Amino acid sequence: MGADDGCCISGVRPATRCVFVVAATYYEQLFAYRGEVAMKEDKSIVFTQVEKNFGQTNVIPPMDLMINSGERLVLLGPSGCGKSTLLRLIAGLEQPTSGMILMGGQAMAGVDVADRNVAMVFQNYALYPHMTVFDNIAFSLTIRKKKKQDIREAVEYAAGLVELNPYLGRKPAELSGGQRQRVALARAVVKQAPFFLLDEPLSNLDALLRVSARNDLIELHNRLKQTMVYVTHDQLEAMTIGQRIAVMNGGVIEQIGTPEDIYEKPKTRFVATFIGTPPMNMLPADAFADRAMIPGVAEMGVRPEHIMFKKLPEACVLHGEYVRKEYIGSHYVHYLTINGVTIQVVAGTESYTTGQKVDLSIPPEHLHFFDEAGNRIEVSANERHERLAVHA
Ligand SMILES: Nc1ncnc2c1ncn2[C@@H]1O[C@H](COP(=O)(O)OP(=O)(O)OP(=O)(O)O)[C@@H](O)[C@H]1O
Repeated sequence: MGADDGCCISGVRPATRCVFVVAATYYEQLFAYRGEVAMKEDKSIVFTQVEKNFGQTNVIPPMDLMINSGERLVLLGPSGCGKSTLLRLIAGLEQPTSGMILMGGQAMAGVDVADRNVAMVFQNYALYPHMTVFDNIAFSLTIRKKKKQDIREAVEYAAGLVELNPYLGRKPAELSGGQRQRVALARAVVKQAPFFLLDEPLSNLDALLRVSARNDLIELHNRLKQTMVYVTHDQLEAMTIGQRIAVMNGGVIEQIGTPEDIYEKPKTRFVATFIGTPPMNMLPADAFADRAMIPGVAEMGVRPEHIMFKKLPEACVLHGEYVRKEYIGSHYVHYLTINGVTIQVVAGTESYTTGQKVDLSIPPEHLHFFDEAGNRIEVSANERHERLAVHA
């Protein structure tokens, strides 16, 4: 899909912006008064030793995962790490090679996609090419044999929210990428499903629209309380949408936790360096040359905003060589080298020149420690202070 598709929706921003919020009201009006909301109580999704192979290739090694009823969980990871496969397993579009998936307490083995009670928005929209926009949006209601008049009302309302009413008679091939994405959103919104699965649904929207659509999506979820599983490789999207984030790498969930847990206490080197812009700086274990190393520590991590240009008392001290700075509006990103390793420091303006020797301080509590295998090591405040800090 084209990266420029966002431009084709510039004329419909206000309506699209409030789609999720209004959709919630719409849901309440259309279904609640008919007594049809009756969302299932248990909307949890449980993976027990779920494994997925494609032929000889193991894409997801045996995985245990508990997605709580009604939570917003984001699957985050680099391209090819298995996020979409995991989502497709929940949707029933793929079958596990082994293991068991429970949804709402029921085993899903042999349960068809249509019977899983999921609403889906996929990156490639997965629209039915032979159907009109109207029929695509109406599909879930048609197969549930809703009354024709109710279907028409529901479709026209949802289409109105995303300004698709003029296109109801068209086929997907006659729409732009952004318009197709809006059909996919409208189609998910009309479906009253306890499980809401989204695979990079905002990828075709421009940057501004993404932010507001994100907020509206959260608003929608707060009202409807479906179990939402949202796939993205955009960490900012993950941090803002996820109540919990599962960070994936090579088919494995390396860490699952709140955005704060993931940012402040990364369990592995991979998580530490994947989350954060600029990313966490990694320093060799002997970076504080004149101080003792901590046994078992192979690398130390420090976030760019936790390195200070001023000399702090009782801090860890680095001797760097200044390279250059970048202005990014709210602050500067400064580049320095420490024994040949480039680090980034987020700070205000600093008037150093290229090649200048600079002393930097890091409060010991802001250091992260990793072993040879890249796993986090906990080091007590006392030990950090005693071994690494420069004492006055
Ligand atoms: N049907 C398939 N047959 C064979 N291999 C597949 C199939 N579907 C996915 N894969 C492989 O499984 C791995 C995980 O793919 P998946 O689409 O789940 O990753 P992803 O994290 O969602 O990536 P992206 O962010 O690029 O969409 C990839 O190496 C991919 O090539």
